[in-house]
Amino acid sequence: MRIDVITIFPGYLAPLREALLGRAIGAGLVDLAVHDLRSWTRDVHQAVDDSPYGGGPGMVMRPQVWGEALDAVLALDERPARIVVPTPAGRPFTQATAQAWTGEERLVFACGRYEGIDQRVVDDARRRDLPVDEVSIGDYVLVGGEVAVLVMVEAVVRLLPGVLGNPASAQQDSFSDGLLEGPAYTRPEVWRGLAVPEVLRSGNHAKIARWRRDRALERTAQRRPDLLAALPEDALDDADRAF
Ligand SMILES: Nc1cc(-c2ccc3ccn(Cc4ccccn4)c3c2)[nH]n1
Repeated sequence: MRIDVITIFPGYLAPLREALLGRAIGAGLVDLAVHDLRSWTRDVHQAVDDSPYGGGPGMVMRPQVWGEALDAVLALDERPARIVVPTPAGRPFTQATAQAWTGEERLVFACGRYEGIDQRVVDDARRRDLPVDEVSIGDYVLVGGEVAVLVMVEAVVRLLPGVLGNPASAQQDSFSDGLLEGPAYTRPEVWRGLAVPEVLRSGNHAKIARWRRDRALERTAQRRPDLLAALPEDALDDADRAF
């Protein structure tokens, strides 16, 4: 997978080259290119923003610069790309989104700042039949799209084959079965007077699996009843319902 990020703060994306993601890049599982939007400005001030039509606070990012930047970046590689625009007004980015994007050959992220990017940039891309997703990573407002891109790239890349040492952990993610993950424990057996639940040391794998499922159901009911309500009819078996 090739990933391009266009931003006025390229340094914000440096963490993508660290640790697990850095190793995925080093292993050739992902190609990452970060582009400074100001490379496509033509004025001496390298202006990327202007006042909003209709008035209101803040500034809006100019369409001309973004149009030229996206055209140029898309032209760098012939692989078909999905354009992703982080915005507080976007459709929710979920684990399902991350899973779906693992099938893309290329993702091009457009990081806005100020109050966002002139809507015509997205409209123009869509009318040229380019796939464009306007997505939100949560119901809070950031200062720009870069942090959202860090989140989304990590969520997607970790699902790519060969990235995680143990692929099973991606399969057993929270959300992958629609439930939150339950509590996890490791040595020592007792820490500050707190013991690891007995069942986890029993070696009885059926009992352990049941206990873990019950803790996941319990935690999901307590913290995310919306996820429980959204489960498909056949997702819970009789033992689950008894819980
Ligand atoms: N889930 C999300 C995504 C964002 C996000 C993404 C991109 C941009 C570009 C600019 N801003 C600031 C801003 C502030 C006020 C209204 C609009 N945008 C962004 C915020 N915040 N929360």
